[in-house]
Amino acid sequence: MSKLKIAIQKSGRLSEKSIALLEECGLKFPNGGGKLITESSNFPVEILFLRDDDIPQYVEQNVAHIGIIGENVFLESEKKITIVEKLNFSACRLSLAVPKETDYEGLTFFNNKKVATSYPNILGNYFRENGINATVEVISGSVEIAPGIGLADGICDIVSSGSTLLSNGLKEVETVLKSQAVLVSNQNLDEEIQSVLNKLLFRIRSVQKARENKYILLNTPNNQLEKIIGILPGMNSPTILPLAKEGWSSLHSVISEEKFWDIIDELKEAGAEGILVVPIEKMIL
Ligand SMILES: Nc1ncnc2c1ncn2[C@@H]1O[C@H](COP(=O)(O)OP(=O)(O)OP(=O)(O)O)[C@@H](O)[C@H]1O
Ligand SMILES: O=P(O)(O)OC[C@H]1O[C@H](OP(=O)(O)OP(=O)(O)O)[C@H](O)[C@@H]1O
Ligand SMILES: [Mg+2]
Repeated sequence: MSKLKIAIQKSGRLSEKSIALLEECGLKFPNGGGKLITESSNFPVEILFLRDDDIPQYVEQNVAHIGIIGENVFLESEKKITIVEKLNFSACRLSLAVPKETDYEGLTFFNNKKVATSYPNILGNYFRENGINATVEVISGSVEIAPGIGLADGICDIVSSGSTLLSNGLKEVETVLKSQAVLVSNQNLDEEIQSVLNKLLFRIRSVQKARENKYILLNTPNNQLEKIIGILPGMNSPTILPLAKEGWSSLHSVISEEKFWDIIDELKEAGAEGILVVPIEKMIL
């Protein structure tokens, strides 16, 4: 069987979570020891460990069939590759920032200014679409230092917690792009490789679904059953089992974790007891 070649970041913000995702999909592979290419012992894949910026190019050239990168790198690369799945990790944004004492009143501030970034394509397009005439100064890292050393009037870089901006005396003024990790694919995969990718995608979606949902168990007096079912959102047919305790039942269902935290107080008020929320390992739909 042909092997699907997957490129992931060698070391950096995406590495650990990319490896964790593949492992949660059941793929076993040696990891570590500085090897830059490895293969799985139980699934037809080869894993290539690369610099993230190089991944779009390799995927376009079919050297790797698929890869995991940030949407920011996908867009900046302008390569002919396709996002096949958003992966819900490494959320961040690409933002414009200026020295915190700047009197900033809107995007026109950047007219005739110099902005340092590692994302000249994304930023160039953004300025063009917004009719701003600024000079883009390309630097490959430590962008936040640029205004402080007189290299630029502002920067455009990745922001997550905002602490790097803060510790460099900058303030965020515009969001240019919201990003997360994505799975990208070559646009002309041969049939056999595409079918391995489909199998992997099925597993990735099962892992993602499981991460979003939790299995909930609770005990309720029978006279409150209907009310509790009404509180639990989107619950079609919960499992209801009688408890040894007269007049009580145990109710089991699957619920999105996010919604659970919104309704926990309501559930308790309605008489639910012994509430257990359990992680789901895989969810096959
Ligand atoms: N602070 C952050 N929080 C969340 N996600 C981030 C953060 N910084 C970067 N990312 C995301 O992770 C990706 C990789 O970031 P990282 O800083 O490891 O890249 P890099 O330094 O370019 O790595 P490489 O050495 O592989 O070129 C970014 O392209 C972005 O999508
Ligand atoms: O808003 P924050 O939470 O502070 O995160 C933002 C910082 O994180 C990234 O750099 P990273 O720490 O990955 O270092 P790098 O520049 O060496 O890639 C990014 O380039 C920013 O500098
Ligand atoms: Mg990089």
